[in-house]
Amino acid sequence: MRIALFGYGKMGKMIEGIAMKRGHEIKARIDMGNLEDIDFREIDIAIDFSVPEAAVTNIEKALENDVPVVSGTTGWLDQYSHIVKRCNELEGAFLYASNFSLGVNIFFALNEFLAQKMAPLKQYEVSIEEIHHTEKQDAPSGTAITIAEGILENSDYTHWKLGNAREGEIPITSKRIGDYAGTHTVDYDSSIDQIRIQHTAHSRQGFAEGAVIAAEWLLGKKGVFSMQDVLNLG
Ligand SMILES: NC(=O)C1=CN([C@@H]2O[C@H](COP(=O)(O)OP(=O)(O)OC[C@H]3O[C@@H](n4cnc5c(N)ncnc54)[C@H](O)[C@@H]3O)[C@@H](O)[C@H]2O)C=CC1
Ligand SMILES: O=C(O)C1=N[C@H](C(=O)O)C[C@H](O)C1
Repeated sequence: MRIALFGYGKMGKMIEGIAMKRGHEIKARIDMGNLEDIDFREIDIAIDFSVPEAAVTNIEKALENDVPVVSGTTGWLDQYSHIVKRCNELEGAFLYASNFSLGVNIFFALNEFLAQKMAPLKQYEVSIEEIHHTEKQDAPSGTAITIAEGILENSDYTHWKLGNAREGEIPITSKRIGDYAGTHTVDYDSSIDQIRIQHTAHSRQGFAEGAVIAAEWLLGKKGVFSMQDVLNLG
C-alpha cells in the first residue's frame, strides 16, 4: 500500500517502521499541516495520528480526495458524527479506534461483560483510572472514554465525569507520569472487597501494529468501521 502519514510524531514514526517491514511504502509524511503538498492520486490510504485540532481537517481532506482513512488521534470525537456524515456522503471509507492494540480490544469486551454482571450489584461503585506519559495533550484518554461508554451501555450509570463524580456518574481519573505508554484500570469497590481489571501497554508497538493491520483491512472497503470489525470481536 502507498501510505500517507498524517502526524509524524511518536506514533507516526513507529507506524512508518512497521508498515515498511510489512512491504508498504510511505509516500507522504505530514507534520504541521502541509496538506497541500500531497498528490492524493498516488496515495492508497491515509493514517492519522496527529493532534486533536488537526484530525478533522486531515480526515476530511483525504475523504474528499477518495482516499480511505484510519484514524487513531484522540480528543476530537465531538465531531465524529460530522466525519461519519461526510464519509457516507462521499461514499468513502473511514475507521476510527481509540486504541488499536489487540489486548485493549479484548479488555473492552471484558469490561462490557463485567459491567453486565455488576449492574444489579448496587453495593459496588465503579471508577476508571488512566495513566499516560506527560506529553499527552488530551484527558481523559480516548481509551478511558471507550471503557466508560462500555459501562454506560451495560449499567444504570448515566454519564462519565473527569474528576469527582456525582450520583449516577462514572468518575475517571487521569494521571500524567513519566513515559507511561498507557495503563487503564476499572475498579468496582464495595465496603467488603474490590474487583479490578487492568490493561498495561509495555510500549506503543501494539497500537502501531494494530493501525497498520486496520489499514490493510480497510483498503478496498466502503463505509465507517471500528477495530471491532477488524478483529471480529463484536
Ligand atoms: N488510537 C490509538 O491506538 C492511539 C492513539 N494515540 C493518539 O494519537 C495521537 C498522536 O499521538 P503521538 O504520536 O504519541 O503524539 P505526538 O505528539 O508524538 O505526535 C503528533 C504529531 O502531530 C503533529 N502535528 C501537529 N499538527 C499537525 C497537523 N496539522 N497535521 C499533521 N500532523 C500534525 C505534531 O507535530 C506531532 O509530531 C494522539 O491524539 C494520541 O492520543 C496514540 C497512541 C495510540
Ligand atoms: O496518547 C497516547 O499515548 C495514547 N492515546 C490513546 C488514548 O488516548 O487512549 C491510546 C493509548 O492509550 C495511548
